[in-house]
Amino acid sequence: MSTQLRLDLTHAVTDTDLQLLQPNILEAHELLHSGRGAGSEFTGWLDLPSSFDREEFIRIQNAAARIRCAADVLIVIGIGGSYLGTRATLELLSHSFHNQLPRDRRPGTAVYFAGHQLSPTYLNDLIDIIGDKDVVINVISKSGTTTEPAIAFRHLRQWMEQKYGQAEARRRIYATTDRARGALKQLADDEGYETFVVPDDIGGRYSVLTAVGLLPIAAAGIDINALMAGAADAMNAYREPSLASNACYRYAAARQHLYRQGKSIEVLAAYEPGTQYLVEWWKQLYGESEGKDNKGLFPASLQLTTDLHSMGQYIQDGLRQLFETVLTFDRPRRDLQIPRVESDGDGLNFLAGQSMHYVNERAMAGTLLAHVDGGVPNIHIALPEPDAYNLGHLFYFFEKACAISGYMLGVNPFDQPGVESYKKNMFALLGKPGYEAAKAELEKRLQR
Ligand SMILES: O=P(O)(O)OC[C@H]1O[C@](O)(CO)[C@@H](O)[C@@H]1O
Repeated sequence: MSTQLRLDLTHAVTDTDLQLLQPNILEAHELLHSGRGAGSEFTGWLDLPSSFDREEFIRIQNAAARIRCAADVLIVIGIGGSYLGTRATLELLSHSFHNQLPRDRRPGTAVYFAGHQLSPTYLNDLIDIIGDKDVVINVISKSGTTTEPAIAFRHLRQWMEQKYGQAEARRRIYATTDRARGALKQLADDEGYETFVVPDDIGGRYSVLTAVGLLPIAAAGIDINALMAGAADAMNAYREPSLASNACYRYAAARQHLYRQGKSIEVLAAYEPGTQYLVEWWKQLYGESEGKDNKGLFPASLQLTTDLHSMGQYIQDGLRQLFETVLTFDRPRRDLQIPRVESDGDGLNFLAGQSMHYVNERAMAGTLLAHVDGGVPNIHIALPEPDAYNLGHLFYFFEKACAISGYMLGVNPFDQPGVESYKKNMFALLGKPGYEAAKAELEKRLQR
């Protein structure tokens, strides 16, 4: 298969303006590929599509096959990069109602998520849903100490042990975590869970193509060979630092150009509801990578045409601090023809016989131009169809563009020091030993 991602910058930046950024691109490329850039110890994702551990890949496929046999439901416990790539893939590539389909009409296990917030209501409701089902858990945490998944896992592990007994529960729990260190690795070794690795040199938000994403994605019945093949083709397609030939770098450069023009928000807009979590994955990738040192585009999103009826007014007419990146697919996973009706009360018979995809595409084209006319520059990324190969390609495209963008911005695209602040305050307010002074100080501020 060959690369068919198309990037259109007609409504974002002129060729002349883009070319002015070629020296910055060269510099960012050199930082990334030489390993001399900030955070270079976390660039294992760069050649992952060719260097990934084949033995573990086979173990993933075998475990996924066992999960598909043994379980009606797989619960993926994780937060941020430990769940968003999986959810993005399942929502884009699976039937919109995958979990509700009868077992013989879906290619893999139903998948539910936990540990991505602290809601007791959600966890209680999830336990209601899985009550009479056969369940397998994949707990995913690189650090092993993230509060949200750790609390969910405490509950669900207890639930599994009550339902199956300790020995069978152990066989039904898979842990994806650090190769050698951390609380989850320790627990998995003590309990004898089968473990998979989050490589040392890959941060959470770049980890979808490791066991973090691959195990649950394969368990849901999605072709992970195709996903990796798409990523490998992207890796080969985006090697050269020339803006003329490298669409991934052109995207990074266009974003940087718009940022320098004063834009502060990039809105990723897509016209298929299955992209909702792909966009969430993208938001973590760009938000955690670029939003630091008081810099960075704010990554926002729109689900269209849905949000045209809620956010459309602002995008068209509000403060002009944003630009839009539109993601489309030439063909939908499924299409439908518009029926003719006798009465034609809604006046839509002129569309009878047209495909719904055609209407969606025309809505996209019209919206794009309206937004451009309203002062919102537009970047358009198009892919042939939502399948595993194209998604693997897109994951890699966004990851590499993000790293290059971060270096162009002058930040370390691979750390996330800002995330610690909320954790410190939360632990202090919860009374974690060692946080006594901070607790008193914070409580005084809350009483004011
Ligand atoms: O896999 P872990 O260590 O639980 O981390 C989950 C997420 O938390 C963060 O470390 C910070 O929020 C993210 O970067 C990461 O994706």
